[in-house]
Amino acid sequence: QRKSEEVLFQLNGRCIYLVGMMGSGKSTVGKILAEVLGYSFFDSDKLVEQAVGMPSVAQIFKVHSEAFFRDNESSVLRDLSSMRRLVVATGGGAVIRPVNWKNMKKGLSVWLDVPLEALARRIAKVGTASRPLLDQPSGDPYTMAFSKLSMLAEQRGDAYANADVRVSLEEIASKLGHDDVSKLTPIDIALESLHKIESFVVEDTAVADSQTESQSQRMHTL
Ligand SMILES: Nc1ncnc2c1ncn2[C@@H]1O[C@H](COP(=O)(O)OP(=O)(O)OP(=O)(O)O)[C@@H](O)[C@H]1O
Ligand SMILES: O=C(O)C1=C[C@@H](O)[C@@H](O)[C@H](O)C1
Ligand SMILES: [Mg+2]
Repeated sequence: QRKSEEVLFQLNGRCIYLVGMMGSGKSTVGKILAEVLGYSFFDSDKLVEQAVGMPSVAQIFKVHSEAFFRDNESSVLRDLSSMRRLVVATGGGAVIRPVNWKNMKKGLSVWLDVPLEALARRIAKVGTASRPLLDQPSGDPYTMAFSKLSMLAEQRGDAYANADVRVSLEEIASKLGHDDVSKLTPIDIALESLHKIESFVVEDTAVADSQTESQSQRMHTL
């Protein structure tokens, strides 16, 4: 809470977009960030479900198509980008479209970087029915989730790295002296996110100030 008060001032109402693979904790960490910052929380997958009038992303994929879902996801992100004081958990695949980045760059983006093994463990625990790109009728849930996530990660290359801030669970675990990222709580991750957001915003403001300063010096010379 204390950390969030310092960050809040620097943010000046800018929205926060959480990006990351399925299961990386965008919804879980996003809700904590929204609560401590006094921001509203939105899950873009849920907003797409509402916009389309269907109860699940899985059904949208099945009845329509992935492309239809992606178009609606882009519209939702465009609409959110004109608002302020929001924490948005984006869909795991939102990073593949440049137009989504154009909109997310109006706020501040945070990549939750979680090792694939940890993602597969989390997803195997809750099942894949709500995640159509991972859903598999048979096979060991961990192995199936791991192999599909690896394929997606490879296809997406460094799309997640476009984010302004990277929150690496491996880095936090090593800082806190844990040998495994599964020891980290959502609060540990939210706190590190606030630290990283603060560093980014302070630096960003300093760059903007120095640009304004040199511009006004040039005007003065003219
Ligand atoms: N730090 C954590 N430690 C252990 N489990 C976690 C942690 N954070 C989230 N989880 C669990 O992992 C699962 C995925 O988390 P969450 O739904 O927040 O991810 P997500 O990034 O929003 O996923 P999706 O892109 O599929 O919506 C949930 O069951 C959640 O309870
Ligand atoms: O990584 C992805 O492509 C997806 C992630 C989910 O959040 C949903 O947006 C959907 O299941 C697709
Ligand atoms: Mg989510």
